[in-house]
Amino acid sequence: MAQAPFSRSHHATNDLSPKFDSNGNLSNNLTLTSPSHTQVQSTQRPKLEVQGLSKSFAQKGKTVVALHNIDLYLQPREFVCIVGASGCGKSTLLNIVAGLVQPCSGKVLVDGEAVPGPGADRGMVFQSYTLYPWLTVAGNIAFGLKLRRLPNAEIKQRVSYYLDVVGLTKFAKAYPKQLSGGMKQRVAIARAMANEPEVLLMDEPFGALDAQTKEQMQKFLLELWEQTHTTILMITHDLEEAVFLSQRIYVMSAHPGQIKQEVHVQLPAHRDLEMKLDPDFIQIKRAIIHALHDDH
Ligand SMILES: Nc1ncnc2c1ncn2[C@@H]1O[C@H](COP(=O)(O)OP(=O)(O)OP(=O)(O)O)[C@@H](O)[C@H]1O
Repeated sequence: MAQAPFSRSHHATNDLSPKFDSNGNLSNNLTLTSPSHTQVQSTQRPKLEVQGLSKSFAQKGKTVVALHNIDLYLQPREFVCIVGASGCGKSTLLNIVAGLVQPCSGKVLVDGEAVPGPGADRGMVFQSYTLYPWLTVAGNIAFGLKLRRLPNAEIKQRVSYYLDVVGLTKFAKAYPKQLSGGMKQRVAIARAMANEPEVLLMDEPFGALDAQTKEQMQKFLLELWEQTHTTILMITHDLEEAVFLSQRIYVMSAHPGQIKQEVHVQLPAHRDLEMKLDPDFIQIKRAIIHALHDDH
């Protein structure tokens, strides 16, 4: 993969291995914490913070509380996943962080500053392919950069760099309809990353892909994250995907949508697909399943 000309400073990751007691239960090394403990515990300023976020919708004359008093944070360069049952408010939460939906109360901060709406500091990748069909791959990646009126030379340099990063240089002049699902998502990721966001927000980015392509994309995303030092907040239904990719996982409960538990995934920082078969990996996945099924 190419060296990032725009990459940010690297922050070391915690690569402690999980420890289990004699019954196979997680001991304190894989920390499961209740919402009251989700405040920032480090002296480092978080890259992203969500404070006291609540959101209700009017539905058929009734009020549906989609999110209630959500607090979360991401440290710089952290990869964090949010999991939870369908309808628990994951997409609403991500859309509020992206500035696409206004909360009823609470705020979103990037580098300590409250953000009032959408901004180039938060890049978004959706599950459905949101590429512009009339633009080439290169044109799609350049789109946001042109909107921001970046100098042409810089646009060219970034497009070329991110085409290389996602391994699609040969497809620069292809149109979305000529690409596979995985390739389309790589373009969507390149397009979001070309803006050099402070945080990359991903809503089920691999949800529409077949199992094999999905695994390739997980590996690709992990390599990309290792190379570019991007801070990533991702929603997924796939618990294995969450454990494989992230350093922390927020488990949400529904009605109303709340953060129920925070799981620190203390697996080695550098991971390969084989790790999914590792007993430690499976144990962490099991802990999340229990957290999801425990309604109390
Ligand atoms: N624009 C809207 N108007 C009314 N209700 C909404 C709106 N958006 C979301 N909701 C409601 O808010 C709740 C949370 O929805 P949301 O889509 O955020 O959940 P989710 O966890 O992302 O679900 P899924 O995993 O199925 O995508 C649901 O009850 C949903 O019906």
